[in-house]
Amino acid sequence: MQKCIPFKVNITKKNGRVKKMNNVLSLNKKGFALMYTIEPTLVWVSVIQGSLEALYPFIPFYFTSRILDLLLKGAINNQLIWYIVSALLSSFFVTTVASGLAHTRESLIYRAMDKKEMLLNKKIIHMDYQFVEDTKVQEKLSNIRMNEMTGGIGMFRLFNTTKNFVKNLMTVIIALLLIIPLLRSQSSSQITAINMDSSWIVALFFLSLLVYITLVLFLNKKAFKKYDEYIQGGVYLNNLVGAIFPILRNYNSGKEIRIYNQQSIYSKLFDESLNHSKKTLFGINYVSNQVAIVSTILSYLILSLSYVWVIVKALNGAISPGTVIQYTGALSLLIRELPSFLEELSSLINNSIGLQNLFDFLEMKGNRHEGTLPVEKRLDNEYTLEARNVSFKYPGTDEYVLKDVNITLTVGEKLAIVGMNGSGKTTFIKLLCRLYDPTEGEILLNGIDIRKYDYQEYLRLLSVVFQDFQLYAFQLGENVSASKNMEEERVRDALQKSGFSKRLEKLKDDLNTYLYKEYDENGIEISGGEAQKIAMARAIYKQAPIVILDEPTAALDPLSEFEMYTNFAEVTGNRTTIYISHRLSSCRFCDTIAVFDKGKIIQRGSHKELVQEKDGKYYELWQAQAQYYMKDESGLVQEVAISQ
Ligand SMILES: Nc1ncnc2c1ncn2[C@@H]1O[C@H](COP(=O)(O)OP(=O)(O)OP(=O)(O)O)[C@@H](O)[C@H]1O
Repeated sequence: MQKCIPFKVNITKKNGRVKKMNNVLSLNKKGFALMYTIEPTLVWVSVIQGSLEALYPFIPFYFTSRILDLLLKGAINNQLIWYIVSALLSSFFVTTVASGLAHTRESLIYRAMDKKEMLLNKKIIHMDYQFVEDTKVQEKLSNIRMNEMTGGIGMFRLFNTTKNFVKNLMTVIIALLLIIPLLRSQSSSQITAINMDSSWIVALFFLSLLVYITLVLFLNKKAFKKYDEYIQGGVYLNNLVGAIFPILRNYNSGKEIRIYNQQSIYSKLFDESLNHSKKTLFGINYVSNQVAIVSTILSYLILSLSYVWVIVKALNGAISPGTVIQYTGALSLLIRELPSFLEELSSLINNSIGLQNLFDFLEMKGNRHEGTLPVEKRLDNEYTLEARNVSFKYPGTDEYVLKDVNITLTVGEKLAIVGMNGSGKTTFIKLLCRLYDPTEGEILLNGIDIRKYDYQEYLRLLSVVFQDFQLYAFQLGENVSASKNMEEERVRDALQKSGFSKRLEKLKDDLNTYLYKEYDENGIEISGGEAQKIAMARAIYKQAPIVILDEPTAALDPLSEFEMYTNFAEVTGNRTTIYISHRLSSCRFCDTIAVFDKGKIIQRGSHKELVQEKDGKYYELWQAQAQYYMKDESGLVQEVAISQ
């Protein structure tokens, strides 16, 4: 029984190795296919340039050996002239074309890198939002970038090394083809005790090559393992520094960095990062040098023995004096290029780690795009939204952020959501937008689970202003229309409704004014409240039948806020509206108010009804704020100054 154990282990190990090799092959195949899709010309140029560069050093050996043999025979004839002309012309042709292709290849690599970067960016834009928020996904992306930047691993390596791989492979093939006659040649005499034609000598030659190949591959693998350890060690640091750099460059954060004297935190982090990369580069150089030294010593040893073999064969009369040049040339090229070939081969094998990361990322599948049902286009905007027994936990967490939420929004209804910080209000909005799907329960649009609808069509129903909305360094009109082709009148109308028209009048470039200064030095800086008005205008411009506003007045001054409430009915019209606010006085004009508490809806009703429930949460919240409000003559509730 005991004897069987090592046998079993071996089988598993062997299977594991075979599987790993298959994986390496399939990843490289996928990598080359992607390279061909991204930039097919680069593949062809690499193959042609590599083949020509391989051919180039053989031309003089091949022709010189023939020319020398003819000269030794005293044959000054047409064939001799033909060899000389061919040697010169072919060298000229190969060098010219290869160096021309070298420039083309360089620019093609830049283009391919740009296209690959676009591919990653497109993936980020289109992937499920939950992946964008997932730190593991961010780490994968950072890994891809770090691999490329530090060690040129991933597609970058394929783009760069394909030419060299082809060159080295072709060199080995041509060299082997050129030494075949040497292996088959027979001596007419024997000047040494050893028979130089014996198949043992040939076997010994190939055996030493095999040992050499195995050793170099093994050392390369070891070197790569070390290299990977260094990379993995740096991923966390790279993520941190990657997240911090944009903050440092952003002049807005410059204020806090100075006020709170945060420079020392960043300096420490930069020192750590520099130390790590110094250690990484030193470690990588150290192992690479070890490989280079061992393979050089071995290659010169084999080469010296090969020279002895060829010379003795020539002295034995097995080969002509001229072909000594061909054989020694071919052998020295074979042995000189073998380590490079093996290094390229190992680098392709090791590159599979980079490719694995890349394809894991590119092939990440979400479920957002599975729905195919078209959303019914209704001019009357008869869309009813219903959350039925909705519970939700963020991926990778154990705690329910929402629990058994049940609510129906009828057509044209204005729903306000209120509740303490962290009670799940924004999360509920994220579910309505399908940025996440409920862990349990379902959200229905006109009675059908929203997951069944075509996602893009479903999104067309929603206009959302998030609490942490973003504006971009594009033109004002582009920001509002979220497009390069804006409808000017609609943009103006939306800006007027959101309260931005007075500021617009002062803008020199009108709707073409750039926000911020990243793209245009004449770009304008906008205040928090102005930004909120533009974000609001973007939601109005979309004219979607369902409007969701998460704290839309948080940054507005009292007058702008008042203006916004006055325009609220006009802005939202007969659209179904969800409105989140901490300012309860602003929720009174909504038909229904839902009170969220620890992920549950604990109260629901109109403002009038809820303030009657004296032991309810809404009453408690209202009381806490009521001291800041009073009714004016018209009965409207207004904010008042607090007197000490
Ligand atoms: N991406 C996330 N991953 C894990 N937990 C999250 C994530 N986003 C939010 N949470 C947690 O979910 C809970 C609810 O957050 P949510 O933003 O929905 O609250 P909220 O009611 O909108 O709060 P506020 O009034 O402060 O805006 C919080 O405890 C928050 O920490």
